[in-house]
Amino acid sequence: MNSFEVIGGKKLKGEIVPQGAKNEALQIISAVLLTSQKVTITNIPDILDVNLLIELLGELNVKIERPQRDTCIFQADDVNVDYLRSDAYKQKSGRLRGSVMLAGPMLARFRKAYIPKPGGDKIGRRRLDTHIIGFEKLGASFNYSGDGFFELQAPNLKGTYLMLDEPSVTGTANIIMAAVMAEGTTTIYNAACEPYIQQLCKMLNRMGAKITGIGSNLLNIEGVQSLGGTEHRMLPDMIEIGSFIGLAAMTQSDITIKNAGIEHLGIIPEKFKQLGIQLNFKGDDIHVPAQEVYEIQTFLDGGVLTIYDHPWPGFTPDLLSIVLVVATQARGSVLIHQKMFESRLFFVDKLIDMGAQIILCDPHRAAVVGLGREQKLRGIQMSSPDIRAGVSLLIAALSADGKSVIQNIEQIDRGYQYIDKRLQALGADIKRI
Ligand SMILES: CC(=O)N[C@H]1[C@@H](OP(=O)(O)OP(=O)(O)OC[C@H]2O[C@@H](n3ccc(=O)[nH]c3=O)[C@H](O)[C@@H]2O)O[C@H](CO)[C@@H](O)[C@@H]1O
Ligand SMILES: C=C(OP(=O)(O)O)C(=O)O
Repeated sequence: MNSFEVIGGKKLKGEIVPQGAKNEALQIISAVLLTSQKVTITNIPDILDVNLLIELLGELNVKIERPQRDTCIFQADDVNVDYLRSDAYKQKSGRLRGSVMLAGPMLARFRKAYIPKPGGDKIGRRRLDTHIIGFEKLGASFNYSGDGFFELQAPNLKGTYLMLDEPSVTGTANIIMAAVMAEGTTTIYNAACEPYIQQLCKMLNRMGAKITGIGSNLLNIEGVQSLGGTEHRMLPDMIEIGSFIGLAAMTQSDITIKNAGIEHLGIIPEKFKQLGIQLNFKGDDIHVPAQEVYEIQTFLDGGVLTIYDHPWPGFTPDLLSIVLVVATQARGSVLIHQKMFESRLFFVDKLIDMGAQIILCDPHRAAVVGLGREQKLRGIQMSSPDIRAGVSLLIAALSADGKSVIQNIEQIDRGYQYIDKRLQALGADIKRI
């Protein structure tokens, strides 16, 4: 198990380019199974989860050329469907959440799919009901073997009207991919509509699918006979961008985030501005100037600000841990309300050990009383519980007095490409030990 050793307190400076989006990559790379023709994908992040999914495709006998580290050409013209029943698949796919999205394309193209218990962050219950019920409504039948393994059969997928129980992101992606080659028309209401789902739909349309309503929560999909090849480029990773904004504010650094894809960031910049962080937009770059103090806004009536997650276009739950850590050095107070996941806030114990003033009200809510830089956090030894808490602890460590050691950094490597090297380039004192 690797660790990061960080000597905190250094102000950083420079430019950083966000990686291609992790959660988009997991959808897009799954979609290559929908055609026997070549699909070229660029701006692929070089991170554990995405590399694992690419390996899984290779083991399914998909041909993969990697002319550059960030580019893959996939061709799924001789897929070994039986691999999905193997123990090797069960084990490997259990290491990431994204593997669940192989099911939709497999059903669409090969009429069967196997879903083992997916991996990903242990951040509370993560049910698959939306996926399975969606497949069932399209005509699939399933067998549940009791150990988290679903076997799905769909000799004949038929378009229908689906009202999703919740706008699950991977659930929506899965159902879209199952429906593109179903007979007739599928309507999905209460669909997730974040930029990565939009990207998936646009790519599928380029492959020959007929999807309308892209960007809304009401999608209409007219089934087609087959799909063809295409090229696709991943958007910049909005969670990484939010993490870099938080990093700059917390460490009083002057950082420019290059080519940030600002039009796809939705409400994210606004939430950081509510914490008092200054953001300058220059073309598609975001400049975060070094700020002595940032002050949390109140609501219009003077009430304490609450920041909470909500399906897109609401604020993503994946940035709440970052917002929380940044608030610890702000002037003012904020209530962080993590509505979607019940086990994502426990990492605040470590921030409290570092000297932050936080009251964990219950598993979903934490009140942060900002220190306003009157007192620095102290470096400590800690372990990264999940990907975003891990980066939040890293940001805390970079701002703290003295040395911190962060263990279990595989969690961070799941989603942040070469993070130690990229931070070193900004002047951070961080090393992998
Ligand atoms: C690989 C991938 O893309 N992972 C992302 C995806 O996971 P994933 O697709 O697994 O997450 P879901 O959208 O299914 O839902 C996440 C959790 O939120 C709950 N929920 C969801 C919608 C809702 O309206 N109310 C509600 O409470 C669900 O019950 C579940 O516990 O979306 C999550 C929510 O943006 C992100 O945190 C994950 O990073
Ligand atoms: C929760 C996340 O990832 P996953 O769904 O892959 O566990 C995340 O990216 O913050």
